[in-house]
Amino acid sequence: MGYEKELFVATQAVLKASFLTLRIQSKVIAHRDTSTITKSDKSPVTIGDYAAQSIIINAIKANFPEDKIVGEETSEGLEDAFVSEILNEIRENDQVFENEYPGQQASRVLANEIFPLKTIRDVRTVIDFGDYEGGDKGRVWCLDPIDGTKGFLRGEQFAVCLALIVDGATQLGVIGCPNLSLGQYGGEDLPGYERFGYVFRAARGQGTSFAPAASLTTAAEAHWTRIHARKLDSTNEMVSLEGAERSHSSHEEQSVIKNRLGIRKSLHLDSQVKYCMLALGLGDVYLRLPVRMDYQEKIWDHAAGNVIVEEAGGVHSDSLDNVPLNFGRGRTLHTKGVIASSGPPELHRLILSASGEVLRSRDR
Ligand SMILES: Nc1ncnc2c1ncn2[C@@H]1O[C@H](COP(=O)(O)O)[C@@H](OP(=O)(O)O)[C@H]1O
Ligand SMILES: [Mg+2]
Ligand SMILES: [Mg+2]
Ligand SMILES: [Mg+2]
Repeated sequence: MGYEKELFVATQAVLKASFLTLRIQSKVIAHRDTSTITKSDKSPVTIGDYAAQSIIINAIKANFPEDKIVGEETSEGLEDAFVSEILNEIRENDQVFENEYPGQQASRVLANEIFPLKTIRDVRTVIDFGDYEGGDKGRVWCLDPIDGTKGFLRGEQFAVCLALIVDGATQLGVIGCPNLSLGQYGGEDLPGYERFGYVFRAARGQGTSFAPAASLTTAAEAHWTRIHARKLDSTNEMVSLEGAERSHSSHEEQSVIKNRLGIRKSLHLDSQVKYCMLALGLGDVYLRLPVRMDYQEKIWDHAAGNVIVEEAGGVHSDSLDNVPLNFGRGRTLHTKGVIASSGPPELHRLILSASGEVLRSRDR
């Protein structure tokens, strides 16, 4: 084994952030809430993203003060009034969580005297611990506090994603999927998932597992179920997994690839929930072809999914050259697009030869 403490802290932090984000999602849907900001790249960010980033980074710093963190969000440009709202959400969540799950384990590992989360200043400091530039040296946590923010705002799928990268290679991945039900996608749900979905996790050499989030508030180790990607003999039995947003991947070209491979069934889902579906065997190939060749994928959009897919027996690469993703080159991947599949490597190669050809024909 190994990384027991890291897995425990990461799981409890993701769990609490999952609880918070699902509560905020229901508020957003009910009131069409206005606490959404448009960032300079035109993408949305909500109070939920900042609150989740605060909770998770605080937990990391309270337990592993020397570790570096690459987090998606920054407090730059936020007004004090907004940061105060973030703090209120965190406090309210603490109370509701404690009321619903008295004596749960999470709170004890999420903060300490050196890293409290009590003032506006604490919140800013903690959010901005996520500003590390990344690289291939040492221990770097990689955090996407709400992945699939657009799905989150539509009331659909989103994920809370945390990975540990050591010397440039992903070692741990934990993904909270607070709004996920498997029945909706041809799977069978585990008892107790209704409260706030599932948590998936993987560590190198230890496989991939999942558990209903609510079960982890009591006995952290008791409820994990091992999962595996499907083993198929040909691509035409595969179910494709694609994003819901047409601006994030090239749906038209993905359709061309699916036709070539004989794939007839597709699921469109926001966020790294796609990696979890692949690990569960409810989908077999995640296609993410770049809309524009100059787009650099962010490491926090794929790091946790990388371990979860590979430890479930799947294969993960770029979409152009079939090379492994390199998480040690800064805050972005330097390759083009992403494809994950249930494997084996021969079928992955077949998928990649189709996608490589489609992408290369763009320039002609
Ligand atoms: N032009 C683009 N191409 C690819 N990915 C993009 C993109 N613009 C934004 N994204 C990323 O797509 C992620 C969501 O992926 P998906 O479409 O699979 O749900 C976003 O994560 P956030 O929601 O965390 O910002 C964002 O980082
Ligand atoms: Mg974003
Ligand atoms: Mg993201
Ligand atoms: Mg995000």
